[in-house]
Amino acid sequence: MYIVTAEEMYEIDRYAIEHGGIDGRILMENAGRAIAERLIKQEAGSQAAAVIVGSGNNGGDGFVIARYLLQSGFRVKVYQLASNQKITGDALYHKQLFINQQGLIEDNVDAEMLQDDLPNYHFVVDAILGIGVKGEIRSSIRPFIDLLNKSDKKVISVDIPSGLPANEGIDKDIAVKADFTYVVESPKQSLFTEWGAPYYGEWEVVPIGIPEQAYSNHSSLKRWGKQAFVSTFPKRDTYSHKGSHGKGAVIGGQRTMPGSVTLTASAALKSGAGLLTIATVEDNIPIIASKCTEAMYQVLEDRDGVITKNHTDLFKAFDGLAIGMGMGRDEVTANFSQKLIQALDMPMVIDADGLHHLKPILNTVSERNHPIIITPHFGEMAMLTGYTIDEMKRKPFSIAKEFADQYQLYVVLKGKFTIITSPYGDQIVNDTGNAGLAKGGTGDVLSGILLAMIMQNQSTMAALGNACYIHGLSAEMRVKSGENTEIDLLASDVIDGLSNVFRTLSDV
Ligand SMILES: NC(=O)C1=CN([C@@H]2O[C@H](COP(=O)(O)OP(=O)(O)OC[C@H]3O[C@@H](n4cnc5c(N)ncnc54)[C@H](O)[C@@H]3O)[C@@H](O)[C@H]2O)[C@@H](O)CC1
Ligand SMILES: [K+]
Repeated sequence: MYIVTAEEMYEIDRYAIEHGGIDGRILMENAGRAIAERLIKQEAGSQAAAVIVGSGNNGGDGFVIARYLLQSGFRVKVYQLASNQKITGDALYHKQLFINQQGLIEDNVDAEMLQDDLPNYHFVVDAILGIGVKGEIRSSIRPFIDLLNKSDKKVISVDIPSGLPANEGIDKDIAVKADFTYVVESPKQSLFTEWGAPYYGEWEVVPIGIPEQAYSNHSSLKRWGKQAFVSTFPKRDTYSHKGSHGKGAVIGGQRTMPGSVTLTASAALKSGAGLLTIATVEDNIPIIASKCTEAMYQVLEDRDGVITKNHTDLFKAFDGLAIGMGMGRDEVTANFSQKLIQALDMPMVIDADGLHHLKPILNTVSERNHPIIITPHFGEMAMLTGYTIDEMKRKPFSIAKEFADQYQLYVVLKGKFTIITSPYGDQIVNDTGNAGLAKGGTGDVLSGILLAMIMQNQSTMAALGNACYIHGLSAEMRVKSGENTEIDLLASDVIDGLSNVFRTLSDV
């Protein structure tokens, strides 16, 4: 499923109209009808609805919805915030159809009047502003947004909660806090940002008949989901052997942090890696071996438990590496991982302390045959890029894209919405997961799953999308099944949950 900016949505609409020959009025009809059909089911117990419309095409969708609600027996009134002259084009066409069916419209509404009327309705449809909103919300509109946010009526927004920008990087002004949003055709970027998502409430995308080819060249951002996993995750060949599924190494774990590499290695094995070696300090090995019996070991030299060095040649024969978990930031350790990263051109996942080691040598890693995948959370990404965390949160998509392009890396920017970016500008969002994942160790688990996935036979973007998808899904399923709550979910539970995830996904 594609995710779009406002500009991309307009281009896609234009393409469908110009090349597909679809009339804009039909797209509006499709949008309004699809939303009304769902609303009629969703609000089956109610009898009365207020539809609040602005002067643009979002309001036009509102007129279509009002007509279908009226036809199916709802008591409906449209509250038109603008004067009659302001309603033009496709919206005017659909306004007229509503009038032809004896639909009631109150024009030039003032907020006090609407406030007095609201108790008469069971729910409110918000079609005031869509993706055409620009700049500060005008004073004529603000009181209505305020009113909806203060009222106890259920508010259902059309396309986007009115007032909320579609794109990242725009300062949010006042916006409707919807209970439910019917997103028209494609989710907009703000739905997958921490600042925007809470305004949408629950949401569903309604298709309006735009052909798939309208999206090519007009959107490079996709939401990863079950369908994407099922169509890209390779089936295990009956005649395969352990060498067919990747021989990986996890490099890290100074003496005070044996748990991190254990989690990464266990997660990699549980996600299908064929052979797994843990390279860590000697003292850690008995501790780790008691938890992860399937791994092999490579001793890293240490001084008082701090990793000092090893021969990079020892890691030449692997198919993929995960570096940095629990590794520590001592200068001598950093020198070792920098040497390793520079000497070996093979797929590698760099996480945690490894990201700090990587920073000074970023300029040296862009010319490679095999991908480097970095997995920062917002704080680590701020450290790498020099942006503040607030700036990162404001425009995570473009900052990740800029960084991936500059250093020719794959970036897995971890958060409530994990944004995966390729050096070529493609992006994927993963939104599986829950608050239980906000805990130490879950990042180590993700690195292990990523390592396993990049050693299977699938494209790098699919591997990264699939890894993030199952990591979050495991957390969700552990909580849904009652095995854990979001409070007691541990990183190791996420690993245990992978069996159920694979079983469920292979049944699809
Ligand atoms: N072909 C299309 O483009 C389709 C568009 N659709 C709907 O149309 C919407 C986009 O329509 P429009 O481009 O007409 O834009 P909108 O309806 O989102 O908004 C435009 C109106 O909002 C006003 N406005 C803009 N910024 C404002 C601000 N800061 N304060 C107060 N008022 C402001 C403008 O004066 C204009 O009247 C979508 O969100 C979707 O709901 C759907 O009908 C499907 C097809
Ligand atoms: K809206």
